[in-house]
Amino acid sequence: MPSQADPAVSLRNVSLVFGGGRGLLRDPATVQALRDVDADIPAGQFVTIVGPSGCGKSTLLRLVAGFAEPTAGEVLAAGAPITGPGPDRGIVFQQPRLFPWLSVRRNVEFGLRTTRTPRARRDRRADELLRLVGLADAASRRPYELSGGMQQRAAIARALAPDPDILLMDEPFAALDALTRERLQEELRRIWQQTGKTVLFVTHSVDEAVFLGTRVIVLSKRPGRIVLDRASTLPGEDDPHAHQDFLTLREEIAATVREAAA
Ligand SMILES: Nc1ncnc2c1ncn2[C@@H]1O[C@H](COP(=O)(O)OP(=O)(O)OP(=O)(O)O)[C@@H](O)[C@H]1O
Repeated sequence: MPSQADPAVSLRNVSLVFGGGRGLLRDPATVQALRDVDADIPAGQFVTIVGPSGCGKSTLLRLVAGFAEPTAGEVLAAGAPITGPGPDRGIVFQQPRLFPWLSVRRNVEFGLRTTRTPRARRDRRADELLRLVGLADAASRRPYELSGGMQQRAAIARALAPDPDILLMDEPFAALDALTRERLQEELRRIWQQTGKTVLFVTHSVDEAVFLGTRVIVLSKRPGRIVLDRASTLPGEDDPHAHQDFLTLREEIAATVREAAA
């Protein structure tokens, strides 16, 4: 039975082998994506996950999303085994994946249509979230009328619509230009502070991982396992980028990722 004391997410000795099969059906072309990943993530943490390309970062998020099952070990949300996707977990991908024929408001409230929420309440919720992500003026526009950064804001609002406890983000800012990316990083930090969600955020950027995370996890090259799991408590300044603690931590994480990739 889940309780308040349970971590938002528990990864218990999680391993995943693609194309495993059993006995005579065993596929020779197996890929071990993850090995013995073990971590508890308390509610409200902002965890960033970095590591070499192909080390299993997206696979780890897919397990928590409920899109895949571990070959060994357990993945739990609030103490209960994850058996599939659920409204307690919202997802933001690298591409916004908005429905082009729907307005921004309709895209955001789409996730609530399967619930029994009345239309007026769904609209109110969508507008509230569009305000939160700074898109109040774009509610009636179509996705193709928005910049890439605005589309990604809409995708964040859509993921938040069912009020999930956990937000899973797979390189959500990787396709954006540098200035938009910085702006959205700051906005995401503010949104996280305002909503108190548990966030798991995959990125290739060490800078982004250290700036956003209250905890940074580094995975080794494939099969991914945790080689560093570090609190990232930066001074509560508006821009910690120039602060010595930020620079020291960024260098430590970058060195670990370089070693992990070797
Ligand atoms: N459905 C699948 N079937 C077989 N192999 C897969 C599948 N999904 C992922 N893989 C393999 O598992 C490994 C981990 O992939 P994953 O996408 O999780 O890595 P990643 O760290 O997110 O990569 P990147 O940083 O390049 O996005 C890779 O070798 C990939 O080719």
